[in-house]
Amino acid sequence: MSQLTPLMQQYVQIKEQYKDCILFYRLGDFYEMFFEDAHICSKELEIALTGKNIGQEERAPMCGVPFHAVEGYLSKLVSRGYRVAICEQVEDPKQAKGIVKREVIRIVTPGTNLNTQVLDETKNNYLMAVVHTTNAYGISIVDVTTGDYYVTEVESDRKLMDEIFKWSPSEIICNDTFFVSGIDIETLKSNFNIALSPLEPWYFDDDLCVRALREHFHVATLDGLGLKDYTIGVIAAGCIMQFLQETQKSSLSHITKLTPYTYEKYMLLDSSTVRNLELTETLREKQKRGSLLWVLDKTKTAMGARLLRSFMEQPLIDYDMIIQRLEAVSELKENMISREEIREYLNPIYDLERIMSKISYKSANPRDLVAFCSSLSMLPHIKFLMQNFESPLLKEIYDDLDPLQDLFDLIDRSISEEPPLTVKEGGIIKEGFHEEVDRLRKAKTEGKDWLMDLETKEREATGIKNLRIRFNRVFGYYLEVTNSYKNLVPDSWIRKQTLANAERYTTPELKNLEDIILGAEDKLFSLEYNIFCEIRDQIAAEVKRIQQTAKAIAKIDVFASLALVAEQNNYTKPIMNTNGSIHIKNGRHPVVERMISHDMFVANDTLLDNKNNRVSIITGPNMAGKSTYMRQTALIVLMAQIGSFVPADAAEVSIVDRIFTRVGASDDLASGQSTFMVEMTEVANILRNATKNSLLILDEIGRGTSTFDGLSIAWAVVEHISNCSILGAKTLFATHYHELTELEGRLEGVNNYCIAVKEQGEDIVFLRKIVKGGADKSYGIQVAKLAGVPSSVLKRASEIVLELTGNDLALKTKNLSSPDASESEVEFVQEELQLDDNTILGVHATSKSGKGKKKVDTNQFSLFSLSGNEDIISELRDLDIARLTPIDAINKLYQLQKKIKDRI
Ligand SMILES: Nc1ncnc2c1ncn2[C@@H]1O[C@H](COP(=O)(O)OP(=O)(O)OP(=O)(O)O)[C@@H](O)[C@H]1O
Repeated sequence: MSQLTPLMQQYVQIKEQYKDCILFYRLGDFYEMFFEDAHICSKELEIALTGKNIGQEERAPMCGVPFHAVEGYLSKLVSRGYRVAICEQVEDPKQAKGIVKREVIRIVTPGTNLNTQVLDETKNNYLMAVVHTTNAYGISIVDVTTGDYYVTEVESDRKLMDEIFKWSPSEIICNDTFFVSGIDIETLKSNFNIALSPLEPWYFDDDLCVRALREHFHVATLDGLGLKDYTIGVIAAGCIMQFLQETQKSSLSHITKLTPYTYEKYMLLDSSTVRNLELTETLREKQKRGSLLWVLDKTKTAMGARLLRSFMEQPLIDYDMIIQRLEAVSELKENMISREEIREYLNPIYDLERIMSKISYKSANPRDLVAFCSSLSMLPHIKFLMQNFESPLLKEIYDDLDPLQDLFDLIDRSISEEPPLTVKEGGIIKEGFHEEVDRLRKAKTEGKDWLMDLETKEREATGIKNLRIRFNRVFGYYLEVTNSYKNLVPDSWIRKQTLANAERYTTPELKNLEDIILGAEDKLFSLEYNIFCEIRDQIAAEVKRIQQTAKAIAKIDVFASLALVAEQNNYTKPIMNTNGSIHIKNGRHPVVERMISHDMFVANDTLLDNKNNRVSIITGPNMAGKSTYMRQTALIVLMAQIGSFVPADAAEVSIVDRIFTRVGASDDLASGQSTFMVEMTEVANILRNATKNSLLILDEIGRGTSTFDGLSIAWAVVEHISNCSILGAKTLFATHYHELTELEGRLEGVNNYCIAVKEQGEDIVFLRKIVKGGADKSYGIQVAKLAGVPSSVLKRASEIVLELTGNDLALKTKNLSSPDASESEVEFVQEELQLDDNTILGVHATSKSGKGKKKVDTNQFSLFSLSGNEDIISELRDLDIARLTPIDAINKLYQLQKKIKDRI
């Protein structure tokens, strides 16, 4: 160490304290990185790796970035999961005796990035702390760019995952045992792109955590915050507070409150539901366009956009709160003129929350204050326009909206309208605000007049016609004489610099003027900076008022946006109830209707309740619109619980506690799970966590495995869900297993629906209309034809389907032999049919207690094509199937079917 230069000794000492960070070490106009940090930065930032003489024989690897461009580099490193410690010079190099003092002033981590240029302004940037104990998790979340700070506790891994998905933090700080909890760490890191930072044990020390919170909020106990000392939630919140104090090393005064919440207060949306319903981004492209947020978001401010997103991620379950939101939207929908005027005034408002954080952090520059001030100028207009609103929520917003006139006046009087970019340049303070600033400015301008007088005087005295007084940062003011006039320079002039074609001089008089002008300038700049800092601190002291107003602006923005969307898209106000019934008249899918050409969307009704309409079994060909229909129902319910109007002619919506979806086939290769495994995990989760107040959207359960197993699982799932003493949740269940339509009439509350199609010759036309009853055919081959599958393949498929439909009988028989159906209820019938020039032997199994004689069609029969299978058919004919037990019948039929299949 002693061989190192003093500068490097200082570097090594500081780096020692920040081993887990990349150290950005300020040297003049650069941040420099050394040793291993230099290797990482050169690779990640694609900057040249050089070396620096450090007093030892070998040079140290080094690279650097200019200070004015640091934010971009920082964000790049942080987004890749690195932590960066910013080490600044904390004394004026001119005053320093020896090495300039340096300190780490901030540590930037993914969850504490403040760079508004790289953060998405419509999303919060959350840091989450998770404290794991044997049977529960404490969770706390903070957004340092806005000051939002929350705390809760959950008791299971799945609920923790739901919270993680809901908040989508960019970083999680946690204790060691989190890594041995039931959480799949790899999935968390890779699928959610979250940086995981385990912290040292002291961050979780009960006493330190409680003390950090008490001191920050200036309270003797945490009761006042609605918290109990020493709970795991408090430990999580305290851990965040200590982490911020360690990393931010500056005022956290914009974190003004800690809000406890319980997940039961909101509708719970698990991660697959948020994805499947495409609430904030599309399933495949991960884009906002095509999501519900894309349709609903007409907000004008970043604060509004963030609030709307959080409304969508946390729909309400409290009846009164939903009604209040709906009333606010309704009033703004009716008052179109005021609403649009309000929106005009919202338009130029900057992100008050994030500017406020910069002000608290003392990183706001004069231009931020000007943006802040111009935003404040809109507030009185908005308040004025809101004065006659009557709905309780709008009145509350009106009361909360403080026009902050005093702060507007302060900035308006003091800060120039077009201030310089950096705080160290002059020109920040307006003329007339501060006497001393005006006086120094005058001295500076007068000094410039004196310079001009001196230039004229010397030009006349010497006869140097092109004599000029000029300035540069190194030499200050000088007289410049071109070579052709050099012989006219008086002896008394002192030479400062020789150039190729000119010489530069000074005189005692010029030196004197220079001292006056530069002295005035130095004083002026530092005075202006000090005044600016005072003004910034004065604003920072009003943080609570500003945050309250920012939230009020966000709310009015969201409600005005929802009102506009309701008007533009012809939405209707839902009638909320708690009696369990969801009755939608001519409902539409809010996104699909916007994606297809105008007025082409076919509206459909939905009827679900807790009695006779608990489960709708929906059949229909592929592409008919089953998924669209089911998702639209879920979205309408969700929109209503956000407080939005809904795409329907009329809608009665009973509040649901959760919406669960199992839609489409998706596999989770990252965690090594197959499509079917993912499907079953989701089904298991739904069956375990749904209540009778939940809404379930199940699309093709069981299709990921063999037909028999799939159908059996689907069948059992419907039995489980529809049974009131087990679950009894309202469910839309789309399936290609036509056998499930058998359940109507057998199970209470189960009804069949299908999406109608019309046959036109060999083709089908999708009518998109949901009608009562089960679909009679699956039309798979016709849909394949629509998709352009070659005709030779289609023809062959038609032949095969004929051979294979024998499966149906076995399936049906298996179903009928479920516990509900005793053997005696099963009846087999043999019939001979003529189908497409083929003579077919049909074996039909039915339930005696079913609803009378079934329609004879290809789906109801086990079919055996005669041509080429005469031997098997005669074997079948000899079989007196009606005498066999169902199990023997199945086995026999299986054998025969297998023989036929083997010949295909
Ligand atoms: N009500 C409707 N009005 C107009 N177009 C619709 C309607 N419903 C669905 N569509 C259109 O039909 C397409 C297919 O619908 P959807 O994916 O819901 O069919 P599906 O029956 O679930 O098909 P599959 O069984 O193959 O999954 C949608 O992308 C949409 O463009």
